[in-house]
Formats: sequence, structure tokens, C-alpha cells
Amino acid sequence: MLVTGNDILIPARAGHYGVGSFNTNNMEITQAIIHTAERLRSPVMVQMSEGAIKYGGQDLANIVIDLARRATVPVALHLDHGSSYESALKAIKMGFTSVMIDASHHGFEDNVKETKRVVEAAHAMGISVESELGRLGGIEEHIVVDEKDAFLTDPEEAVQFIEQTGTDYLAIAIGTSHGAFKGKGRPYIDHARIEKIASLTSIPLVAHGSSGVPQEIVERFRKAGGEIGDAAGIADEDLQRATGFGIAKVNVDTDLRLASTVGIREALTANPKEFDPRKIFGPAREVMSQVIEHKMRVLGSVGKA
Ligand SMILES: O=C(COP(=O)(O)O)N(O)CCCCO
Ligand code: NA
Ligand SMILES: [Zn+2]
Repeated sequence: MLVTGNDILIPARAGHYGVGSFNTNNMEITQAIIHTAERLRSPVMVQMSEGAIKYGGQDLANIVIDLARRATVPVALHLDHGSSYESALKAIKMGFTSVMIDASHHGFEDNVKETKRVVEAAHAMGISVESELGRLGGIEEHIVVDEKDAFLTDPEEAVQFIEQTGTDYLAIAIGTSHGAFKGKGRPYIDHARIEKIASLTSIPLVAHGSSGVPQEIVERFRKAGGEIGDAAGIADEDLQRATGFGIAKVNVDTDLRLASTVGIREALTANPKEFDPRKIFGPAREVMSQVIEHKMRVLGSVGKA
């Protein structure tokens, strides 16, 4: 069933488990996400960035909304990294049931102002809101935040921010970053900071940049002709510790990008004569489903629906 982000994340925070929020850009990714959630009886969030909305528009949103409505587990459609009030409202008009306003590149006051505006409008329409305080390292779609400007979230500021904005869930900067290169070897996750913020707050917390970049997938990617440097993602045990404290929404995009590309490359290299799209995109869906299953088991959301 199609529900709001709160319907999924409030139980997750209370139950100390995480729910995957997976980015989609087409039908096969959407099917892999929602069918795997149904098979494992897991709640799930499907998210579209502004780039995905540019790429697939209402057509893609409608695919997600229809699969979500017919799903036998709770599914929310979430706007990832909404960059403005207008973008958030447009998404709600498109049928999104959860929206992020990411004003984390502003100073505290302006972030509060912009977030508050979206919260008021979204709540008037029964839609829940994610906002962000602190800055991730890595590449945020519309912003390059280099390491020295990456500010981890201050726990006291988080309390003030939540009180002043009414945000339903909060993305915090705890050491993760977007993309396949999250740091040499095992990226540093500030568990003490997560624990502190979780102890001072009661709303669901969000971890961006939570792809694990599984080495097995990276090897298959290279073997099938892909080129990638020394890629690293967040360790499963770091994610499990984080969800134990209060991280309830866990963003994953890179793992699906790698998995779908592995499926496609392996299909094309194994059968150079193949040109039936179902034989090329079908394997992508299969590899993505395996990666999604692993993530749901790590997060502890299996059987929670
Ligand atoms: O936090 C994430 C995903 O993080 P990851 O790159 O670890 O999958 N997102 O918000 C997805 C969009 C970022 C650009 O791809
Ligand atoms: Na988001
Ligand atoms: Zn993100």
C-alpha cells in the first residue's frame, strides 16, 4: 500500500531497525525494489532525485505509485534532495508521499526558514518531510562539498533545528558521503555522534551515502568490462550499529547503479549476439534484487511489514 514516510519511519525508529530508501530511474529498478520488499515482507521507500524526475517525469512516478498502491507491504514515494520549496510542492502534486527539502548548504537560520516553509505546506497536505543539517562529504548532486567543508551534525543544533522546523525526519552528517568512493578502505562513521543525537531526539534519523559498495559486485563490474578505482562503501556492521541507535531511513543509490550495470554488462559480454532488451535488462533486475535483499537483511527490516 502507498503510505507516507512517517507511516514507515516512526515504527522503524521505535523498533530500532532501518528501512532502505532506494533510488529509482526506471521500471526494472522500481520492480526490483518493491517486489523484493514484498517477498521479504519489508517496508520500503522508493526515492526519486530531481535528476530522476527530469529523466522519467510523471511516467516514472506513476509506475512507482501504481506498484506501491498494489504492493502488499507499505511503500512511500520520496523526493530525494529536493532543492527548493517549488520542487517539493511539485513532487507532492505528482503524487509523492514524502519529500526532502535539502537546504543544508545554507547557514542554520536560512536552513530553518526554508525547511519550515516546506513543512507547513507539506503537512497541510498530509505529506511528511525530510530535511538535512550538516554537510556530507562527497558529491551531493547539485553541490560538490569537499572534505574540509564537510561539517558533521552538531547534536545540540539538531535539537534546535527539529524544534524550530517541525521536520518529520532529519538527515544527519555522520561520516558517510555519496558515491562509490567513501574513503580509503572502511569509511569513518562517527557512532558516538549518532548515539548522542539519537539520545537527544525522538524523530527518525536519516543516513545518506549508505551504499555498501560490495566488493563482489565491484569485481564483477570490472570482470565484465567496467572501469572503477578503489571503491569503498559503508560497512554492514557500521550500518547495523547506526540503526540500533536511531537511524531509520537509509539511502541507497550507488549499489543499485553498480548492480544494474553488472547485470547488463554480463548479459552483453556473455551473449554478443543478444539484442532482446528483456534478456539485457532482466539480468539487471535480478542482480539489483540480490543487492536489495542483502541490504534489507543488514537493516533488519525483513518481516517488519
Ligand atoms: O544518499 C544517497 C545515496 O548514497 P549512495 O551513493 O551511498 O548510494 N542519495 O541521496 C541518492 C542520491 C545521491 C546521488 O546519487
Ligand atoms: Na532523501
Ligand atoms: Zn543523499
